[in-house]
Amino acid sequence: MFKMAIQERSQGQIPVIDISGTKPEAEIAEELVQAASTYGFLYIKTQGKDMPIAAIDGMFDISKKFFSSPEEEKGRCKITENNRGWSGMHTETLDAKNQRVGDFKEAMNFGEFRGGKVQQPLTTSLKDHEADLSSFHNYCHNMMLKILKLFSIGLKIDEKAGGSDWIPARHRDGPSGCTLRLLYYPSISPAGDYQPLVDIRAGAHSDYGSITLLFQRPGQPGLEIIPPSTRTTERNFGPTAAWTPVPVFPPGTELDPSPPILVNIGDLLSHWTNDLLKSTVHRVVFPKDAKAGGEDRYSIAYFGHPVGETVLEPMPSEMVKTLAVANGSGVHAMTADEHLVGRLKATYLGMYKDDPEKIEKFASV
Ligand SMILES: O=C(O)CCC(=O)C(=O)O
Ligand SMILES: [Fe+2]
Repeated sequence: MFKMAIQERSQGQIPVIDISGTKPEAEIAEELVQAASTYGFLYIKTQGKDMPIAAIDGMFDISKKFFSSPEEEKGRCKITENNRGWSGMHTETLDAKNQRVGDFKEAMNFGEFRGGKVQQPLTTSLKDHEADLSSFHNYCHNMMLKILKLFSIGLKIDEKAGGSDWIPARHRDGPSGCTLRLLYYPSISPAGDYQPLVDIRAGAHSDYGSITLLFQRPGQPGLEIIPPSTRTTERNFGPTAAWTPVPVFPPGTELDPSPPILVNIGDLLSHWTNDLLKSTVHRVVFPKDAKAGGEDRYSIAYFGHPVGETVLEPMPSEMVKTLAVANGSGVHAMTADEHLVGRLKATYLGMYKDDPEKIEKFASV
């Protein structure tokens, strides 16, 4: 009885996987595929090896400084049709079907860096930190490649076709939709416009790309997922879905110096693997009984995408091919850019409703 309770609990927990090299690669790769095909989410522990903790902390300091600057200043780098820049409160609507108002958040998206230089307008405060932003972008990009290598190993991609480099090779060298995003979810101010029955910090959605890395802060929870095992065919993302909180420090990591990094699978990689790896629906909510004076939440996401021109041809993996036969479909040949544009259109529909043609330009540039 006691044993069963433990087993049930551990079945419901998103696994924490150490990729710092303490175990053989093949074993870690298998754990990653197992977690991604069961939950679509996993925590990564790197013991500060792949990314210094100071770099993460520094990024959150830059984020705080940026979001606290005057609206007028942030407005100088407002988001444009290339998906780069600042979006203010209620601008983005991640769950357009169910939300009456846009997300209760602000965000700042950074696209490509060339030679350490960002290819978009920045505020003066961000310009001062361009080198830090660029190096953080690099850390994230390299961590993404490392994880994608492990997925290639775990999916047993044919050695003759490229083996462990098959997925990373399609994410290297070339313009892509890869985006570093700072997120700020304000606490509720007494004078603010918070409406408990309509407001949500980030509406239910799945991510669009290959994998997302997500950095959270101690004491600032709010992320929830619908575990794929509870997914219904009618895709119920509403309040009655099996929403499950994703803690900042999962059990066993409470004493770690920094929260583990969350990794989740996006729609593109799920599609590319015939739904073997799950793209899990998630959202960000206010803490229960939220009232004025609660905690702000800051998070940082790195959305990994393949190079835009990559054709999403079937993956040379028996594990993936078997599923194509099983569900009779298989991946459709489209490019990574075509896939991304379709998804961005839906999210920013409100913003560009007066100029639908602009949405066509949403893509990696
Ligand atoms: O802030 C978070 O925890 C999640 C953000 C997110 O899901 C997104 O921006 O896609
Ligand atoms: Fe997301």
